[in-house]
Amino acid sequence: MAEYKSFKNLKIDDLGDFVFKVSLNRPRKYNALNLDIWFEIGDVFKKLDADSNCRCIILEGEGKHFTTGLDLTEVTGAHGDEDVDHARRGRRLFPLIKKMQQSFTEIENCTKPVLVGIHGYCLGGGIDIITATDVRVATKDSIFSVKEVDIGMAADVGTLNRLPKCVGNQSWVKDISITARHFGADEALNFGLISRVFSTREEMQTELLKMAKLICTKSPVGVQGTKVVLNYSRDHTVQDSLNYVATWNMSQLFTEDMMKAGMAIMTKEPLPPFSKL
Ligand SMILES: CC/C=C\C=C\CC(=O)SCCNC(=O)CCNC(=O)[C@H](O)C(C)(C)COP(=O)(O)OP(=O)(O)OC[C@H]1O[C@@H](n2cnc3c(N)ncnc32)[C@H](O)[C@@H]1OP(=O)(O)O
Repeated sequence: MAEYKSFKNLKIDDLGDFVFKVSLNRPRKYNALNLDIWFEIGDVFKKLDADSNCRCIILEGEGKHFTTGLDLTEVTGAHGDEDVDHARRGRRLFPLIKKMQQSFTEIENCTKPVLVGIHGYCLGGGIDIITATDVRVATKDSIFSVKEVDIGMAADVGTLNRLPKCVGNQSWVKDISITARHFGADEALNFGLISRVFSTREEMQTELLKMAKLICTKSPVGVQGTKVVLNYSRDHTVQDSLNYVATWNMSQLFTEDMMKAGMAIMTKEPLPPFSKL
């Protein structure tokens, strides 16, 4: 755990049984995303991906809200660089945007399933984050907004790229992205952005932990392979993804996990523990 103590804006908890919790931890600022927390998010998901003691991650926000998005105090007056023309300014901005994108892409690239529990506000950058996760649930008081238009920009760190793949209704995607209007948990559920709504945060936390623990009892070869292949399928043709899974399973079939799991089913015994991966 020592390696997780260095994060200043994130709280990392080892909840046991291979479950880790990552909490955005700037509650007094409603978990507004300054650049420090932004890059810590990328770092922690890279670390957890490599950590064989972790098989599933719960992501939450400390305090009253999940996050109110980009820390606006960091952008006010940030056009800076007045000494150079817009071409030169742009060349400096490009790598920053790419780095910010990459940080949330680490959530998607992490082979361990990431379950996000949303409560209160989930604005702007918050939608960038949650669309990179695997399972999204929320409390009934949650308020969502693809807020970027309201601050005069097109969302550029994932929402416009991933949201259309998370939900089936492209009219709704454009509605919420262009109007930046607030919408609640019931609407998010209705259109498939989230998969469950809970009355209270406590209930949500209990259920997320239960789901995470269930996932962690399963073969990590099976679980992580499933995430990797589903992510690949989302971005490729059926034929390409059939080839991909065949190639993936050339090295991932007939493992000790498969033998143990198959034996447990045949003998109607509980699943045995699986080796670390
Ligand atoms: C390259 C670009 C990449 C990414 C871009 C992402 C774009 C976005 O994320 S767009 C979304 C930006 N966020 C917002 O527009 C929300 C701003 N906040 C608010 O409108 C309000 O805080 C509120 C969410 C409506 C809540 O209002 P209220 O309940 O009255 O609380 P406050 O007193 O306003 O807030 C408490 C405290 O938190 C600070 N804070 C909240 N959100 C932010 C934020 N996004 N950035 C910076 N600071 C924030 C607020 O200033 C207060 O701090 P104090 O020190 O107590 O004053």
